[in-house]
Amino acid sequence: MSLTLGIVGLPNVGKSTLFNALTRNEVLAANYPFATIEPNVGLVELPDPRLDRLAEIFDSERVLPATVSFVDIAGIVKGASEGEGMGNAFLANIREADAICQVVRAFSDDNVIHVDGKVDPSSDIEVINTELILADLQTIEKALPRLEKDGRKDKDVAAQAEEAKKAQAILEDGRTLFAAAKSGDVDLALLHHLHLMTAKPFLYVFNSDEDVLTDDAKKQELRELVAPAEAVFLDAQTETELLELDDEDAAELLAAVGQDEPGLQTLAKAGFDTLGLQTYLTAGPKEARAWTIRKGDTAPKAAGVIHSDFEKGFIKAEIVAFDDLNELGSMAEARAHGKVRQEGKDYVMVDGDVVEFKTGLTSGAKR
Ligand SMILES: Nc1ncnc2c1ncn2[C@@H]1O[C@H](COP(=O)(O)OP(=O)(O)OP(=O)(O)O)[C@@H](O)[C@H]1O
Ligand SMILES: [Mg+2]
Repeated sequence: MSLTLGIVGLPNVGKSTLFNALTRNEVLAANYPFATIEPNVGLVELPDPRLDRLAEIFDSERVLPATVSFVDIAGIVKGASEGEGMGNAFLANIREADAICQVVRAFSDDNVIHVDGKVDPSSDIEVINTELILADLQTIEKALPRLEKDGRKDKDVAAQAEEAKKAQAILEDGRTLFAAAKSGDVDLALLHHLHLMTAKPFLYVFNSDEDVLTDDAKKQELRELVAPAEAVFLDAQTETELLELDDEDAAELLAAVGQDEPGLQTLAKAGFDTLGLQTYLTAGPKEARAWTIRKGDTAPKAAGVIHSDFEKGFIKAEIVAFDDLNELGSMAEARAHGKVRQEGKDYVMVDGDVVEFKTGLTSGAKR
């Protein structure tokens, strides 16, 4: 599943620094046989310690985690929706992204110029959001006359027109549709056809320095500023340095800036979640592997991620929860304790499911 987060933000806030750290990771992740990667896409592994345990239980030769991809998008400046800076070109790129990852400068370093003269996350976020909101307003204004006209003959279109007007009022109020939908003020399903940018899921990365990373009150304040969107705090420059170090030195450097895991890993998890994705696990002598599906996917859909024939030929899924398998230590023990379940085509996948599919076409997904 190739869903991507588009990285946006003001110029000179550390997008490239973050992105370079992300793409450096791509080299590490190069053992992905099916990952055809565009040059401007950064792949980050989704850390999952459960895979190492599965590899131990099944004596797997290798471990294949899921990945999250980020696309670098040009910096946005005030007036971008009117054609300033990269202007409308960036809008097309953002439209293609499945979620928006906004990088916000929270580090203070007088040597690094801020386009608006001072470090002020709240005002920076407002600049970016305003441009996205203005672009969405343009889209709605263009679409409304047609929606209203067609709505006179078609009840479904009339509902879309009604929702578009609601969205217009929300945007004019300076709110994003993503935030409004979270509080139940607008139904995004009825707006889907308009490809609005502020309707995409948002994630905020505060590019911080040590002072911010170790200041819980400050972080809480920034978190509240962007809620209900998720916030990730990292130091993009430190992240780049981490990639050069061995585990021990890396842990030491992280601890020095008050972090307990690399920011790129935190970002990968938050990005995955923001995209509405989850994983399920398979394991065998060849590999222990995490497969990416959407939250809410059924068992046949999940099987289809391994091979489209598995979805068509789906018969059943044999599933054991990772926690049970972990505790009991082997499939045989899990079976003996009645922990291995047979699930049918309506089963909705749960995070941590360890799965073997039975299909009518081939003998399933044991790898
Ligand atoms: N956490 C940080 N602490 C200190 N300096 C940083 C940090 N992150 C990035 N920088 C510095 O900020 C400057 C701008 O970073 P970068 O080029 O990544 O920004 P950008 O958002 O990609 O800018 P542009 O939109 O112009 O491409 C660089 O000199 C970089 O080293
Ligand atoms: Mg850059």
